[in-house]
Formats: sequence, structure tokens, C-alpha cells
Amino acid sequence: MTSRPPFPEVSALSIGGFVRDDTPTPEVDRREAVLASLAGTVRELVDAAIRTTVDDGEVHRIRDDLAGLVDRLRASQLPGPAGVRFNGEMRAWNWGNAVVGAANAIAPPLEVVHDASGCHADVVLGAAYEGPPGLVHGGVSAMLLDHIMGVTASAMRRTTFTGTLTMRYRRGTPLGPLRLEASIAREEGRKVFVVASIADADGVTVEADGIFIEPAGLRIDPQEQTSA
Ligand SMILES: CCCCCCCCCC(=O)SCCNC(=O)CCNC(=O)[C@H](O)C(C)(C)COP(=O)(O)OP(=O)(O)OC[C@H]1O[C@@H](n2cnc3c(N)ncnc32)[C@H](O)[C@@H]1OP(=O)(O)O
Repeated sequence: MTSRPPFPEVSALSIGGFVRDDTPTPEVDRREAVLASLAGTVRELVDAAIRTTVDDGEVHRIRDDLAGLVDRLRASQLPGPAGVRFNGEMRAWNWGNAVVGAANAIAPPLEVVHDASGCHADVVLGAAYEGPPGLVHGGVSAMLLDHIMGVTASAMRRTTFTGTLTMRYRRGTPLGPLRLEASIAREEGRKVFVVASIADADGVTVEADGIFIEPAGLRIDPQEQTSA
């Protein structure tokens, strides 16, 4: 069986932590699919580990097997977090992102869809996201909303950071299928005011509003970088 070489190391220019990386889009897509496949299985592992009732000896044997797999992955590693990269076609990838990272088994992952009014995402949260019994952890709700609100504020044309995020937990959010929605309420200079919600089949469980700010001078312009 042949194996492909590791994803290429590239010379990179950095803008506010965002890294210009000229890996061609098809290669990015290919590697992303490979890592997403691994993350999907690790996500299954996390759920299985939480819910297992196998005996202690079996747990110890599985732990030892997993330690061997960790060693194999550690054979070649990035020196730090995956970061956010983009190429000249503005194909961006943030494989370690806590909410949408394709390679991150901690991320649900959220698949954010842009629509006429902002963004939405349908997600199914399982045992790994529990806070109160059977309910989503409040911090997880905030994390997911923060992300979809940030994407909404950025509107695929600017980068914004969360300045202030306010949550209203109306009732418990059950684990299972959920829908997130976010839209821009108004803009004032570099400040973008965003509203958002999480809903289950019976309606809204969490509401949020936030102020997202476009830091002065933070722009991603690949043309500028190429000619620099
Ligand atoms: C395309 C990719 C999309 C990815 C989406 C990912 C979503 C994920 C979102 C996140 O998790 S971001 C990470 C969490 N947030 C941070 O780490 C932000 C840390 N804080 C900062 O970097 C800066 O404080 C910040 C960019 C928020 C503001 O710095 P600035 O130097 O640009 O603000 P400045 O002091 O110039 O103020 C500009 C305006 O914003 C207002 N402002 C500043 N900080 C604020 C704040 N924290 N909350 C509300 N308003 C704020 C400030 O009053 C002023 O209002 P006016 O124009 O009306 O005078």
C-alpha cells in the first residue's frame, strides 16, 4: 500500500496570525478530507469512552492500544496549533478550530451556512457536550453561538473579533438536534451588532447578542501579500 507524503510545509507570510499558504486548493481539499475522516472516528471514540460500560480490564487494554496510536500520530507534528491559513484563491482552512475545525474531534463540528438573513447551522450535540443532566453545557452553547455570530459579523468580507457577548438561557437546551441562527442587527463603524439563537423542536432555548469588532488594520489581501 502506498502512502502520500505529509502535507507540505510552506513558507508563510502572516497577517495578524492568519497565515498565507500557497498549497493548491485541491491538495487542501484532499488533506482536509483525510483529517476529517480521522476526526470523525476520534469523535466516535470520545462518545464511546464516555458511555462505555465494559469492564476495567478492557478499559485498560483499550487505553494501551490508544497510547500506541497517539505515538504514531506524534511521529510528525506541527510545532504548535494548526492556526488559520488561506491561499491565493482565498480558500481558508482552520482545521484546529474549536467549533468548526475539520481535524478537531472536540468540534461538533458546526457547519455554518450563509443565508439571506445571516447564517444558520444544524447540529446534533451528543454526550460530550453535556452540562446539566441531558442538557447542553451553557459554555458550549456560548461557544457555538460566538462562532456563528463571528462568521455572521465577518460576512465573508472582513475579520471581526468578539468584543462583548451576552447570553440569555431561556430554558435548558436538550442534547440532540439543534438549530443555530444569527443575523446582523446593525453596524456602527468597526462595530457589528449581531443577534443569535439556539432552538430545539419546541422553539428557542438560548438567545444571544454581541458586539463584534473589526480590529483596525487587520485585512487579508492576498494580492498585496504576493507582491510584497
Ligand atoms: C473569517 C473568519 C471568521 C471566523 C469567526 C470566528 C468567530 C470566533 C470569534 C472569537 O472567538 S474571537 C476571540 C475572542 N475575542 C477576542 O479575543 C478579542 C480580544 N480583544 C481585542 O482583540 C480587542 O480588544 C478588540 C478587537 C475587541 C477591540 O480592539 P480595538 O483596538 O480595535 O478597539 P478600539 O479600542 O479601537 O475600539 C473600537 C470601538 O469598539 C469599542 N470596543 C472596544 N472593545 C470593545 C469590547 N470589548 N466590547 C464592546 N465594544 C468595544 C470601542 O468602544 C470603540 O467604539 P467607538 O468606535 O464607538 O468609540
